[in-house]
Amino acid sequence: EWLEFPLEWYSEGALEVDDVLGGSEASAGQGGEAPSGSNAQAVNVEISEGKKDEREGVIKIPGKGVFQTYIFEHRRNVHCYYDPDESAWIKLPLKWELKTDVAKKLGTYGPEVAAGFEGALSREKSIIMQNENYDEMAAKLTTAERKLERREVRVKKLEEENNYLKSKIAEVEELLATTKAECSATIAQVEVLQRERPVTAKSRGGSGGGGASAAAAAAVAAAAAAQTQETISKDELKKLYDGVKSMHKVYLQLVSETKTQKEFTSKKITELKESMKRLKQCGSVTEEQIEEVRTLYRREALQRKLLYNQLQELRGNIRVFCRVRNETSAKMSLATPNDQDVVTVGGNDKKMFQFDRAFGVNSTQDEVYSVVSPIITSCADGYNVSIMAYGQTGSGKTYTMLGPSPNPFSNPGVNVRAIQELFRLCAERKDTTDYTMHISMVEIYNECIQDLLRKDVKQVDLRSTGTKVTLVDITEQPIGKEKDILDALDQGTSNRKVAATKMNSQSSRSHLVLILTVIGKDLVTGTRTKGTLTLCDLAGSERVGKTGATGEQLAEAAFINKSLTSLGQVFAALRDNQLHVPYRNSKLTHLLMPSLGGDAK
Ligand SMILES: Nc1ncnc2c1ncn2[C@@H]1O[C@H](COP(=O)(O)OP(=O)(O)OP(=O)(O)O)[C@@H](O)[C@H]1O
Repeated sequence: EWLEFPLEWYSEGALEVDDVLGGSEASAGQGGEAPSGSNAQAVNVEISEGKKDEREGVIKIPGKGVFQTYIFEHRRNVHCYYDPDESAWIKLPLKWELKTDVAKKLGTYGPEVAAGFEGALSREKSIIMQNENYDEMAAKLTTAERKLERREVRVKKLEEENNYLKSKIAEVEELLATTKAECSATIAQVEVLQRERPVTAKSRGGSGGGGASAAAAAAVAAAAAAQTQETISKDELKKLYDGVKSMHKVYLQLVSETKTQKEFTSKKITELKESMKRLKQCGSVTEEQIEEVRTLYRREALQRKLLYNQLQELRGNIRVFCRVRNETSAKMSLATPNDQDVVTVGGNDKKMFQFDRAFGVNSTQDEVYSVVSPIITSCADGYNVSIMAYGQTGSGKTYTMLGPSPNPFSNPGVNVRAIQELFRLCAERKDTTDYTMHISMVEIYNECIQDLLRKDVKQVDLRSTGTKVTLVDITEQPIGKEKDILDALDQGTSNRKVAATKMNSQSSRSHLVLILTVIGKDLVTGTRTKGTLTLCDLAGSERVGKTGATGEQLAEAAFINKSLTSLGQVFAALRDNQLHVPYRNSKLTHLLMPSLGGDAK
């Protein structure tokens, strides 16, 4: 356990680091020697003069003395020193740590890990990353988020209160305005009456003597106000006067109430503003914490990808499986004694071939797919993956890749299942990654590449720059749901048939290549990945001599042979780690180049 560095020590003066490092003061320091007490033993560190390693340092704290420091192994660069007064190890602040050479060196660890993935991390971030542990960060983040939630609720409440008060003020102001208007009308009325009173009194004095009473005058005035030419009684005038007086009282009361309400509201607004300010500060702290967790997440995500890739590489970047076709009419010439070996039993000599996995005649589409499914994850992770079916005409390549004829989707093969798996993965990762997918479909016939997703099947050129190979103007159909794949496969297959008829050939005399591009955008880090899944149903591999083909068929067979031989040469070169891999010997291998070499699967 370490104690945190007390903040008040900062105010006692700057920490002197460089001056005392390695200086004589270190040994003469007041608290310099690491104690042999239980604390020191607990962390199993010996610090003594003469035995310096790069994890040792010296710190001079004004007012405290000179101390030796040490960086502990199990927390890569937490600098600590033993304070005899506290009888404890004190963790030095990160700002100080960053000044030391060893911390600078350790600080480069993060960028190394992240190199080529997310740009360089700042040294400070990287050090924080190494000091903090993921769970602690997550707990901190949760606490900060809860705080933020509570503050948001409080702000909402204050806003509601504020709105209520505003409406109250509006009501009171309206009432005030009405009362004011009524008061002014009444006052005007009274003034009119008072102006007319002497005239009325005079006229009454003329007829009934000079001692006219005030009550009579008021009555006359009231009568005049009523514009009925009738006289107004003193009582009525008094009533009127009292009414005005009480109204004035109400008016004053309302004014004071409004004033109180206004004061209350402005106090609440100030409170609200302060809350908002605090919330903003709290928001920036949370942002920082989120950024730290994001950094950790990046590292975790990268590590997961690297580990998964390592696992796939350990299983083999190139894997070969054999499926023996279920054929009852012909004499069986192949047997699968176990799940790795295939024995040819036709003819006189038996031969045994070994594969990564061999499937017997009763194998299902699902079983076959299960061995290739793990590499689909690699494609979603941004690697290039290719799956191809190779074999003689009629050996079951199309059945395995697409499905049974004429209704392949009744028991779909590797193609559809692989794309479905990609959809599943994308849906599973939707909270962290946004995926988009495109599909292209081409066939290679007599060394010409045809775009099968265009209405007017068109020949396309292959262009390569460095290790990048592109098909110029190829149709790329976006796919977002299962129906899109079926539609694209349907369109491509029927176009292939039409093209084959035009060329007076058979569709199985060409290589069918399905290219699925998967682009992923990490929603947390913004990192983009691009993986391709290439699915090939190769043309039949029979030898020209055996088929007895002539003329155009011979030329066709020669092209197929050439490309399949090139494919064999490429695999041989990759297996032997040769410097030169002859990708450009055929259109097929050239097109597949990004999906065969490097870290492709
Ligand atoms: N494992 C299997 N189970 C049942 N039927 C199969 C199996 N494999 C192939 N078939 C059937 O055998 C026939 C030939 O298979 P498919 O067309 O797949 O061979 P292919 O190797 O693609 O031939 P091509 O080179 O001519 O395209 C088809 O009718 C197919 O449905």
